Amino acid sequence: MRLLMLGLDCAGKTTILYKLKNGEKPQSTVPTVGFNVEVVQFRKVKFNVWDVGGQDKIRPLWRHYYAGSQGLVFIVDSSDDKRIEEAGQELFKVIQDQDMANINVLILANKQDMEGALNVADIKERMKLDSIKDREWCIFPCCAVTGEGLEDGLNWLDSHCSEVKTSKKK
Ligand SMILES: Nc1nc2c(ncn2[C@@H]2O[C@H](COP(=O)(O)OP(=O)(O)OP(=O)(O)O)[C@@H](O)[C@H]2O)c(=O)[nH]1
Ligand SMILES: [Mg+2]
Repeated sequence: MRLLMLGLDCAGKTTILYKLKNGEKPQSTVPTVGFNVEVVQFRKVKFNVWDVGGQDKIRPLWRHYYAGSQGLVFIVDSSDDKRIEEAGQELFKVIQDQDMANINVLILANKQDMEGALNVADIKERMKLDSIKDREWCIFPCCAVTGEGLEDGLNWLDSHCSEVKTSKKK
């Protein structure tokens, strides 16, 4: 199953990818210029996870990765109070694209270990997630450093994204 992982720069996408892949937090990550792709085995499912750099200058490249994606994982830095609305706007731009119609979205409220991290209810409200009515979506709190919450997210993707694959019209 092909998953596309997006989010603002520094949200923790690459950290999450390698935590899922190796069970370890990478020693350090550099901002991604371009993308990383890894196969992540979760129970009986193989997820092909595409992690694309989120710096504003390279966000226009995101759309090149839309076609063929079966699920979207949108990572939010819960401690980045100032940019939570910007994260919401970017998410809406992505899901309004024709190529992402009907693609279900998992939002991960990452960096829950940070002091002052926003909780899921606050993020839901500030990103206006309740206005997403044309697809299934879900938000989970997580922490890429400990891995907490990541499994819940994969579980949700497993049960909500394969259906899209079979019912999606070309
Ligand atoms: N405390 C804490 N730090 C985190 C967490 N997840 C990621 N980080 C840190 O946040 C920084 C950015 O993480 P990256 O994974 O490189 O972020 P990214 O979303 O891939 O960023 P771009 O590649 O620029 O789009 C790194 O210093 C990570 O160690 C977390 O859950 N908690
Ligand atoms: Mg990255």
